[in-house]
Amino acid sequence: MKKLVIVGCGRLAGIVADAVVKGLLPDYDLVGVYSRTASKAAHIVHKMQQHGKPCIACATLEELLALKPDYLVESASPAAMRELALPALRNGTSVITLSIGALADETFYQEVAETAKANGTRIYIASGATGGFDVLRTASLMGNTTARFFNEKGPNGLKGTPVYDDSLQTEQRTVFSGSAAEAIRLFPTKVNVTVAASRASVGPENMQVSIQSTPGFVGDTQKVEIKNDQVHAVVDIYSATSDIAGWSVVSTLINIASPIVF
Ligand SMILES: NC(=O)C1=CN([C@@H]2O[C@H](COP(=O)(O)OP(=O)(O)OC[C@H]3O[C@@H](n4cnc5c(N)ncnc54)[C@H](O)[C@@H]3O)[C@@H](O)[C@H]2O)C=CC1
Ligand SMILES: O=C([O-])CC(=O)C(=O)O
Repeated sequence: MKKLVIVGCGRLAGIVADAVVKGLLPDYDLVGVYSRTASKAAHIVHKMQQHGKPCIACATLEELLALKPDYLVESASPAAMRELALPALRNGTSVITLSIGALADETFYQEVAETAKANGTRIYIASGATGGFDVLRTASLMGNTTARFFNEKGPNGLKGTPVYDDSLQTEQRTVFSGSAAEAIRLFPTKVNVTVAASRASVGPENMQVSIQSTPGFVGDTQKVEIKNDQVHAVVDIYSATSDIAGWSVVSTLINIASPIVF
């Protein structure tokens, strides 16, 4: 059995814990969880215990890593990913991350890659609320590639960000246009998808991103478009909630343990 832990015990972590309970991840024991909000970690532990599965809530990241997990699911934030990636990789723990925005920084990205290689560990970029990383990478390898990313949200999904104002409740507007690197700086927890798709293709500086706010729109549309001399591919995903991102972690974990890999 592989030892699994989770950092960041919110909505998406709950989907992963539920998958363990439902028996969808038979190759893993969820041995520990850690969250900034201790009550959320306790909630997952309680659920596991109710199903006869031992799991502990850790008070610190160090305590969690001392469990010597094989895999760590990061479902906290890009800031948390920045804090935990190197210590986890050096601990022999591979990381499945949803907060791919942390990997927009080229220096950090290289440091993560070198540390993983030196320690025989890996970072797995979950497809999250987007996908098609196989075709994005394949098309990029063919050369002469351009890629762009279109995200549509309702105005409430932009509350608390610098672009929000009440006029968005009644007016459709493009609220951002720029690179994925710029997008994640402005919306640190909302456009991890753009950095993920860029890392699979043209990189965060070259992925052109636009974000449109549409009154009354519920959920998110994430549309990646890649072109080279021969290929034109569009990965267009609408999702009513962000649950698809939690399920993408479950899918990645199944892949890691599977003899047949997608
Ligand atoms: N790649 C993708 O498509 C998507 C990625 N995300 C990423 O996943 C993260 C989690 O999403 P949700 O579960 O919806 O959020 P959430 O807000 O429901 O849960 C996040 C949890 O992480 C904890 N946390 C935050 N910072 C922490 C830290 N430094 N150390 C330990 N715990 C910490 C919080 O207390 C909270 O319990 C988001 O912040 C975002 O970065 C979210 C949606 C889609
Ligand atoms: O579910 C979404 O809208 C995607 C998201 O939050 C992200 O990429 O960080």
